[in-house]
Amino acid sequence: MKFKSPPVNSLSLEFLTEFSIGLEKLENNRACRGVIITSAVPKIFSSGLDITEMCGKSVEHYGEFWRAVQEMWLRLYGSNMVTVAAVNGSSPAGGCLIALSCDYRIMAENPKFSIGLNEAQLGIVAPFWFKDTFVNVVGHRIAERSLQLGSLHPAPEAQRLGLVDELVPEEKLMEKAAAVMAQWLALPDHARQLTKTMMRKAVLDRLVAHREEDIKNFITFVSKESIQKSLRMYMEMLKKRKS
Ligand SMILES: CC/C=C\C/C=C\CCC/C=C/CC(=O)SCCNC(=O)CCNC(=O)[C@H](O)C(C)(C)COP(=O)(O)OP(=O)(O)OC[C@H]1O[C@@H](n2cnc3c(N)ncnc32)[C@H](O)[C@@H]1OP(=O)(O)O
Repeated sequence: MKFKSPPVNSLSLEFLTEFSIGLEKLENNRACRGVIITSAVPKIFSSGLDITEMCGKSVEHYGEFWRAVQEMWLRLYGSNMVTVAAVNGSSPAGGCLIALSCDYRIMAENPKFSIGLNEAQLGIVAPFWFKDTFVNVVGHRIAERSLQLGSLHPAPEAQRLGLVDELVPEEKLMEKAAAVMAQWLALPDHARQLTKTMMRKAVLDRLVAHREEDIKNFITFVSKESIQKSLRMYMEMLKKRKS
């Protein structure tokens, strides 16, 4: 799957819905046993959740948007397929969540590309299931420090922390992703799938059990004037940085 929503592959409601439907179709296709996720936008894997979806909208819209974010994660993290992220650009916040939800992460070895859960820098808080996914990849201590500081890690640091599994030159990224996919697909599906479920079930079940409460929390949180102000200021900062 190649993300192609310029300029930055931000995860809008439309993008998330299309991504989830795409994953569902592949999941239901018995001929498809694995998926490599990458980007067709130069230098950007995904800029994370589309901030405009969380600014100045109705309560109904926030609810619909958050349900779509949850749905995407439940499908990807809970997928029976082998999932490999070929991270060919920067990947903050929700973009990082997509990579973390895959079975294996390969990143282009460009120190200008960074990845991490930087929510704290925006004055917002990564939800518990973002945190759980992060902890399952890098461990509690690294996740705690990185989350509190809202760190975006340049590619070499991300590899040192275990946030990505390996770095390769950009031109070799897809070749390497295909080799990793072949290695994982060499195992019998049922054994690999049951093992994956065993490792991920508790974290998936936690969101399923608290899904409606999580939506309510998101709506309450994002509707606060202080949070709206932080998000507006962040968007302004992004635009100013450009000019
Ligand atoms: C108790 C708590 C309970 C509940 C809490 C629940 C929930 C709260 C948590 C919600 C979780 C949120 C997770 C997220 O994903 S938030 C999004 C975080 N993303 C970022 O911080 C990335 C911001 N973008 C960048 O850093 C750069 O754009 C990037 C490095 C990706 C690319 O840089 P480049 O220089 O190539 O492009 P830009 O000129 O910066 O951007 C081009 C245009 O795109 C716009 N843009 C960028 N990112 C976003 C985005 N995420 N959403 C919307 N729009 C985005 C940018 O403004 C530019 O627009 P124009 O100026 O061209 O109009």
